[in-house]
Amino acid sequence: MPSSIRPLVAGNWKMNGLAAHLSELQTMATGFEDASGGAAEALICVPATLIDRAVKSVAGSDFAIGAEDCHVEEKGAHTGDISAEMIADCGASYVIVGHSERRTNHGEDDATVAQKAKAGWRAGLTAIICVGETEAQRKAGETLDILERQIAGSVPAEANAENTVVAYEPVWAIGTGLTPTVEDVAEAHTHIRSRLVEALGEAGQSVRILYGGSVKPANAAELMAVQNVNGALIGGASLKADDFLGIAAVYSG
Ligand SMILES: O=C[C@H](O)COP(=O)(O)O
Repeated sequence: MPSSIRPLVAGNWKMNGLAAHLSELQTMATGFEDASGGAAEALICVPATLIDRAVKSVAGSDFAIGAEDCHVEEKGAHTGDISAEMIADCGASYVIVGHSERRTNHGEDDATVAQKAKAGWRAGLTAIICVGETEAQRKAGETLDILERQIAGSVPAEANAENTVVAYEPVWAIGTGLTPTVEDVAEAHTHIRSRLVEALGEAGQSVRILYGGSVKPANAAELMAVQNVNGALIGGASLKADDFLGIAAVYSG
């Protein structure tokens, strides 16, 4: 991992958050630079209903706002869906694609995820492409094969450090309080790094690879210290400013 990679501390609010929750976001935006010692970038991905107001809430700070999904098309007869252009129009700069909850609950496959990443790029967004094995796949010893297949199918060939972030999220670690060992995280991230370099050439060296799955202030230091872990994708702990800033503090030195 080139040491020049700037870590990204990213939150994913999932289907949580009403307008009243924006005060928490403002606290995060105000406190992030101090908490991280200026050594990391910050992002919160919010439900579509909050994107516009979240962008306004953090105006004047370096705090980025993202969406949690997008449709592959720019516009059209897709009731209830939201295009990447609509997300960008609200002032967001990132979009998560291929989160395991989308893959499972909405049947999204690798090809769809790759199309969504390209849709995000089309609108000028950075795509956070999620990959990760299920508990059954891990128990069957298939983790590295699954990651290889997901990287090959979900990360388009034009990906680079500016337009793409990859997030490794073991499905069984999401929202469970369970985390892989640091050795397992190192093995998965090293594998993802080598697959990215194989697929993208030199560009694959500097694409950020986030770890996600039950990241909390108490375990963030050891997880974020693992080689090829370039930040975190945080679910539950991104809903509270104290927790989010507590995780950011691992970068303060
Ligand atoms: O996108 C975030 C992840 O699914 C992790 O969620 P969690 O931190 O609640 O386990």
